[in-house]
Amino acid sequence: MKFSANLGFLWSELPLTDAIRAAKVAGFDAVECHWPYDTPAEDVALALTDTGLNMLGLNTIRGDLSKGENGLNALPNRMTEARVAIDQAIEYAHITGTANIHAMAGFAQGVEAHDVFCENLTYACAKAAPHGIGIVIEPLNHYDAPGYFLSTTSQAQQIITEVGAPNLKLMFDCYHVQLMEGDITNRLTKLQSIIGHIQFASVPDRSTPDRGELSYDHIFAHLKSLGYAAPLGAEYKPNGPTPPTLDWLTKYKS
Ligand SMILES: O=C(O)C(=O)[C@@H](O)CO
Ligand SMILES: [Mg+2]
Repeated sequence: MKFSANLGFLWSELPLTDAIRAAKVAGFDAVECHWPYDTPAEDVALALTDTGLNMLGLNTIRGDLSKGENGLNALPNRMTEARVAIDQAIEYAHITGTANIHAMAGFAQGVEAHDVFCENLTYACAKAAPHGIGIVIEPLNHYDAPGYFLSTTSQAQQIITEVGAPNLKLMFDCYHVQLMEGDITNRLTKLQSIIGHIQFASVPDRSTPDRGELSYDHIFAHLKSLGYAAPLGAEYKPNGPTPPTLDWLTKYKS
């Protein structure tokens, strides 16, 4: 199995460039991040070249943090800001060779939000495609993100079909999917053609994959049987330094 360190959570106390180097030393095959924009893209590109790691994903900005915003792309009347954020993410991804941009939907509900999200995704996909960059959308659970527009894989599937862009895919985060819908094994099988990236953490405490109500022995073996070979994103909260939490990595890499 191959694994990607999500540097939004792992080594999050380090500058992003140091975190990339730490992930390499620990044995990860790739990295991904949340919001890298405070670090110059050229510095991140250099750390990636030095380590030989690829950046698999980054997020569009959340918006006004003082108001608790969590993405702009499904917010009616915020299209101009949403598109500036998409352009910013594409430029950063282009410089760093990042594979996918997670277009964050935000807190919104209803038909208008759906339509705005689809329009912004159409824009993002068209602008990202010439650079070979993918756009992913990720259902978030209602415990951590109550009121978030995108909350289930079935809703994501409908949006992906409606937008109809070849570079629009699903970010399947096993942690969120288990909390909202369950049936992880069957969902991975059914949705494999639209999956752009997979993330994991224990459920319900979002910790290492060797605990909680999901068996990652089973899930990783199932992904292998499906022929899924891309790195899986370790997006769990280490609650302290990351290295002492990596027994699971040693186990699955050996
Ligand atoms: O929360 C998650 O899960 C993510 O993958 C983030 O990128 C979105 O906040
Ligand atoms: Mg996730």
